Amino acid sequence: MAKPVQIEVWNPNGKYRVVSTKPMPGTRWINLLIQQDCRVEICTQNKTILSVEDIIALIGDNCDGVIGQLTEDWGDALFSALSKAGGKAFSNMAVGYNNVDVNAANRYGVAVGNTPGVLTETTAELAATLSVAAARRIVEADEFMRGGLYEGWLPHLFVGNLLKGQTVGVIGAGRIGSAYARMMVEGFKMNLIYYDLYQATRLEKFVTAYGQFLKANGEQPVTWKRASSMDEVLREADVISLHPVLDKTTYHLVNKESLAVMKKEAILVNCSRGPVIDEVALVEHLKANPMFRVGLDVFEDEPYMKPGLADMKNAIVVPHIASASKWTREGMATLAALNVLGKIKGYPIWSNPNSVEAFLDENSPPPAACPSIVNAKAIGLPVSKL
Ligand SMILES: NC(=O)C1=CN([C@@H]2O[C@H](COP(=O)(O)OP(=O)(O)OC[C@H]3O[C@@H](n4cnc5c(N)ncnc54)[C@H](O)[C@@H]3O)[C@@H](O)[C@H]2O)C=CC1
Ligand SMILES: O=C(O)C(=O)CO
Repeated sequence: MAKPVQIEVWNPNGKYRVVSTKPMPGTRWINLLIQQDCRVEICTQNKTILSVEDIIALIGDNCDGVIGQLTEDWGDALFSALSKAGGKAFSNMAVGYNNVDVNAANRYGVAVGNTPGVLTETTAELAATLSVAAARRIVEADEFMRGGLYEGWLPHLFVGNLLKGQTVGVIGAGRIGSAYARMMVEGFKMNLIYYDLYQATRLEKFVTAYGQFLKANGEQPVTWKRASSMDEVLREADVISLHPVLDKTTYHLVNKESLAVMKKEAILVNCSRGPVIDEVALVEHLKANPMFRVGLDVFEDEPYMKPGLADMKNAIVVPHIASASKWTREGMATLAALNVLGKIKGYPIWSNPNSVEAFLDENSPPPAACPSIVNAKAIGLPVSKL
């Protein structure tokens, strides 16, 4: 028998019971659910990662939909419990859904939502921040100051890398990878090399146009290249940022062999998912190559780091905060709630999940559609004509 879990209840007489496994930022998401006759139950248990058992207890016997988190293991056990409770809607409050077994959801006819678009720029900004912080050794220098070690300006003190004119490499040039590439190209006048399964046409056009602009103004133009393999990016780039989805094809994409291909003074940034890098191999590489630097937002076994990583001066580590801006986190909560609400109300699916602005406008009611359901086709949900 699962233990009871602490909850906070909004609109107790609402017709539809929607559970959120965590308190989420903002109130718009709660208000939108209440306005549409939902009773909202928010888990307030003081436990960062809920177990499958905790979530089964939250779902109970009667539940229309759940908003969950990327730390939770949404597989057969949870979709079966949700389906038994009458639920047909689940949404991650995240764009990545590698924690969700979508095939299991399909078996139970449960819609699986995610939150694309609203976190693109915020996440890219953190990747850019880590890139610059690693290039200019910001964390080491900050520790040095606070440690009372600064005795005056010196020619060799914390010398780092100049980004201008160097090459930025992007692995996975989707929404976030492309936004990051634009920031690095436009902000620091870096040349771009990228690897993706698909051509990033808009990104290529942007770099071409910016290169022409620079040339017309008497400056060195920036260039772009679509690599035919990931290794080509690793060999040529000075700063490499990882932005693919995590799946079987990207697990340990960066490993001992691929690290060996990279320049000795390269910078590697990961704001995608931890297991994209073989973290044990990375620690060994950092030890053997003190001029190689990394900026990591995600880790292979979150919340843990592999032994030795925390001791490395050439590593900057932050706790999975890439999407953590107020506007973005409130928007993620809104999109996740609207995914669940939309399925409960029988709304169709928004036709372009890359363009979700209409759902985020605080001054007008959201469209009668689910913003982003990843298994819409598999479970036969119609597409909105709005
Ligand atoms: N650290 C954080 O807080 C955050 C992490 N993320 C992660 O970033 C990922 C990407 O998000 P978006 O850009 O919105 O997704 P997206 O779907 O727009 O982009 C992913 C790109 O990866 C490419 N890709 C897939 N397999 C590949 C492979 N084997 N090699 C090279 N490229 C490959 C795809 O073709 C696609 O262009 C999410 O799935 C999530 O895991 C997203 C937001 C915040
Ligand atoms: O959205 C995601 O995939 C995250 O990792 C958190 O923003």
